[in-house]
Amino acid sequence: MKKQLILEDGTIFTGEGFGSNKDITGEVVFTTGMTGYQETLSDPSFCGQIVTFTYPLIGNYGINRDDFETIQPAVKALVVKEAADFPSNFRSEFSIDEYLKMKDIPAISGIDTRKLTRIIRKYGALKGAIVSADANAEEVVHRLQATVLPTDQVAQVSTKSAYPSPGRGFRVVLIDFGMKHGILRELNNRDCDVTVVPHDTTGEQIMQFKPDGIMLTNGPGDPKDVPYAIETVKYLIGKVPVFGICLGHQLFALASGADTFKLKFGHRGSNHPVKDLETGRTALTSQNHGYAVDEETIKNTDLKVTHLALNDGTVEGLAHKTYPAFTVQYHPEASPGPEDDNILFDRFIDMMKKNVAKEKQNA
Ligand SMILES: NC(=O)CC[C@H](N)C(=O)O
Repeated sequence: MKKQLILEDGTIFTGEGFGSNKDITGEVVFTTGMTGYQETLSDPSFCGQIVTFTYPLIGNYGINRDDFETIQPAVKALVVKEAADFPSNFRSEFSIDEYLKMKDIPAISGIDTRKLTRIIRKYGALKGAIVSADANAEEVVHRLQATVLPTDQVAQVSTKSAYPSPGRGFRVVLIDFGMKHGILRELNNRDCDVTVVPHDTTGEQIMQFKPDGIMLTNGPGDPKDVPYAIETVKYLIGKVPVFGICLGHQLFALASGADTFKLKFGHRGSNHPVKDLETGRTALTSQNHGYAVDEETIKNTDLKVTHLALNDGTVEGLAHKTYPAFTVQYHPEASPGPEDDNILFDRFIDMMKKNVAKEKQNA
């Protein structure tokens, strides 16, 4: 069935609809990962976004039961050059079309994704809509220009109530702002006894779990849309070791008095080079973010910059100068993408080990 992808600047693409047939509106972004579309489409940080894949063939190894980053994908829609109708892989259970129909997520194929990506790179992420072929494009453009995109995405994707993910090691409270399961998996692999709590859990409630460490997860939207979470992080810094990823990193920066800003078109893909300023080593990393920490504003805080993006020089990692707390803008849990910096989870375990030993000594 013919469909249109319409951008707020008036650009119209026509293509073939697949997945759900419904009309949607969202923020159009692009990701450059060559594989890992299943992890990408199930990453809750894409909540509210229309994701364009720059890799030209999507769906060729199907959808399997192992690679989900969440059970209920929150992505608004997918845009591809070509969708594979007949996946071929021993793990495949559904075609991408079947899966998107099941989850009521629309998609459009046959799009010149190179042209679309160039528009986004030039003008920045844009609002867009996928509508039927007979929709009045002019009306859609006017509607898009007047649309204010929602700001409550974290509440949409976070868990509604706390739950345990047991282990026999360190007790970690993980604040779920829209967690990719890869983060929980890495902690459980290291035998952590994890309690996953909702995004609006207060610092006092978290400390009642007597955690050895706090994990701040990734999540969708602007970090300034969750001011209560910034307060929670502020309360926790210095009380217990903290490790933050992506949105968690941005909240850590805001809680410490630094600022964040919106990047023009974001970093989304699985081969973003990041330099560790302490070791001088460069890692290839998986990334998905539209905001970044403003480096200038770090100067007035108790934080130091530990990592930088080599593509555009933006901040990719922070550490507290006094307390055991560090964060990264990229995804050390990968999924999809390289596992070069998986070692950061071991650093967090080490941090908790040292802190527990210190507290025992002081007791
Ligand atoms: N993956 C994330 O946590 C992204 C953080 C934030 N939503 C951003 O786009 O920058």
